[in-house]
Amino acid sequence: MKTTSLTLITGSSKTKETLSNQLAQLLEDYITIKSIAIDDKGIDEIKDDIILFSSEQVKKETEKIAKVLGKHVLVGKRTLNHENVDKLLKIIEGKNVLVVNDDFESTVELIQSLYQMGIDHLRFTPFKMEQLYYPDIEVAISPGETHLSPDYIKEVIDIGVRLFDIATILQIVEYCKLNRNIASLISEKYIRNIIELQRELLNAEQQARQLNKHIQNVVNAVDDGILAIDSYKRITVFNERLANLFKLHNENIVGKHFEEIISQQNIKDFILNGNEESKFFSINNTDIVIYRTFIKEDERIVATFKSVNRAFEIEKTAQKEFRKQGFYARYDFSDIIGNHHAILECKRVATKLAKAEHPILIQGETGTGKELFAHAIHKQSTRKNGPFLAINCSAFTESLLESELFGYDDGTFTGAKKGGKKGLFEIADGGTIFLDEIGDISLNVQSHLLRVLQEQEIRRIGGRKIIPINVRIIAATNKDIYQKISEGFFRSDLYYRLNVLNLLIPPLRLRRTDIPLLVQSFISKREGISIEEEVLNKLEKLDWPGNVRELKGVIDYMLTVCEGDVISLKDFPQNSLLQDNVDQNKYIDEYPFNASASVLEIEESILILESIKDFNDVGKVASRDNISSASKQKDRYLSPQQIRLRLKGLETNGLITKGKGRAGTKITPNGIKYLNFLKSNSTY
Ligand SMILES: Nc1ncnc2c1ncn2[C@@H]1O[C@H](COP(=O)(O)OP(=O)(O)OP(=O)(O)O)[C@@H](O)[C@H]1O
Repeated sequence: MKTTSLTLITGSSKTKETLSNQLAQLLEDYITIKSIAIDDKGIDEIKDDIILFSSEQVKKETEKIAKVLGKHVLVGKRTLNHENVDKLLKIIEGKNVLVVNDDFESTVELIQSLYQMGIDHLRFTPFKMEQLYYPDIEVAISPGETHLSPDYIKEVIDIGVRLFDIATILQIVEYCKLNRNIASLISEKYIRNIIELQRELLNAEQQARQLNKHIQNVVNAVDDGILAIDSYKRITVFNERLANLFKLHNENIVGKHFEEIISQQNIKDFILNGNEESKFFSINNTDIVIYRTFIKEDERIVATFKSVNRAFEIEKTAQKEFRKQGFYARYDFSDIIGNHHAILECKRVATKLAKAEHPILIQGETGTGKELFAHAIHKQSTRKNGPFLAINCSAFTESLLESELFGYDDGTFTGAKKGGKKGLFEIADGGTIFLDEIGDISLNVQSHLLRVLQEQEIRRIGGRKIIPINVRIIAATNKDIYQKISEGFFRSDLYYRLNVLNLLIPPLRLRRTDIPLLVQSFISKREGISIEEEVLNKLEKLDWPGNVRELKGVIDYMLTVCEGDVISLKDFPQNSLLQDNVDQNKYIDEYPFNASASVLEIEESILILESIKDFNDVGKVASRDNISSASKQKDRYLSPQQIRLRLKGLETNGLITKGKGRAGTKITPNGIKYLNFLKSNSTY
């Protein structure tokens, strides 16, 4: 028979539910338990044998509104629910953690009990209602009050309502004057849960220790030195190879402070704060390359120490392999001949683009050197030691191109190679892939390619496995992609993804001053040969629709047919396409756009120049509004704002002049020449 009755008083009903459950589980057979939450309803008097408050704060609040009449009144001591300890153990060591509870005192109490339980691998900051922002804190924990956590905190972990501790439970047992056997039964029940948890933790620790040992063995078997340090600069990995290099005994190094073990200042600086990926050092007379990686997720630094000879060997083997298969870049920027400011500008921009990791779209007419630029960009990039693969997309049928790019799995089609085949994206891993004539790929391959750009992963044709890839894409086209988009043949989303960085290579006829230089370089391959001035003059005047490739072809032809050491007019090919077909009205040798000008920019400029010319011809004012209305009629609407931007560029390049009021904007003779030229040119 139950002779004692207890009333539990809590703040919220959630706490009431959890704590009354705990009490019921342990004491229900011996005492009557009632519970009240002060949030729930108005109370004016509480009378019972035992009155148990969930916290000091709740006691104070209750005493303000009600008479508390109990034989025994006590405030329970609370502790973290053991079942939730593992949630805390999963947070990585050293992390700043906000501890959120409904009042400051209980927050501090919670932090104390966390420390008492041995959870000391985290840095706890107590939450204050009035403080809105906590710098450097991304994780919050809360005993059931997660809604109070500031909104910007990414991860909020509920560690559950705290339970009464064993001392509180034993105090109640004493008030009830239960016999000793019952008292020990209750405390046994209480600690059984803890023991179970301890067992689990012990198992987990044992497994972790075994895994650690295994990892240590693996790390020791590696031929390079390996070092890892945590955010406190404590060493977490230090393999035997590294110990040999520093002439140290491997035991007891793990756990020590990094600076205690490594004394060489330049190595310390590089590992802790270096910007480069790798650097050379000399350690005890051995030349070493240190590769450094920062692992953001667990704020660790990992460094590998390779002997210089080995590093070179590995690089050489990889390069040799790529070379054997033709997967390497053959040209660098010094192979791109030209002194014209437009080509120098292209080289300057391309050198900058090389350093970024984004895709690049190179546009320009056929034979202008787009592939040459792609090679040079790869060689100048951080991927220079990785493979470089070039593929001409227009040379394949749709299905063949797909299988070339993405590979296929065993049994995908009859005649497929056994074991499947790697696609070029897989082979190019860690390097660059150059997709020439991208404007010609089908919509189906376009959507496949878009996925690669978005997800950085591929799936072989007929395969299920997702294969992550790390490849930079450089695409090129000599087609008007914008036109293709408007006709629905090219996806605009793919265009924007590819065109993050763009390069526009000017045609040869817009940089004629480079022709003698190119000719010199092409003939220099044959020793002692020269070219007559007249031939050079003629070459300089041609329009070169096939650009440098065509020029190179003509020189190769002349070198073959020429008798003696001087190339003369009689060696000139009798090809009708190569006659002096230069229309002086269209002749233009200045290129008014820079290398990063998009085809869109050029197209808009043509449209604007054309409208200005039309207005000038009929004596109408070429105002921004008029040009804008004209663009609408041509189905290519440009706002007055867009027009203002383009007019500025056209004026700077001397293609228009701007006058005030009725004088309006006028196209200059150069502007007319330029307009004629661009209109007759297929790419634009
Ligand atoms: N600036 C240059 N200096 C030296 N050689 C050049 C230059 N530009 C182009 N070439 C040569 O012209 C030929 C064509 O160049 P490339 O293949 O890079 O042109 P492309 O723009 O990619 O052509 P396509 O659009 O037809 O694929 C190659 O033999 C290349 O070496």
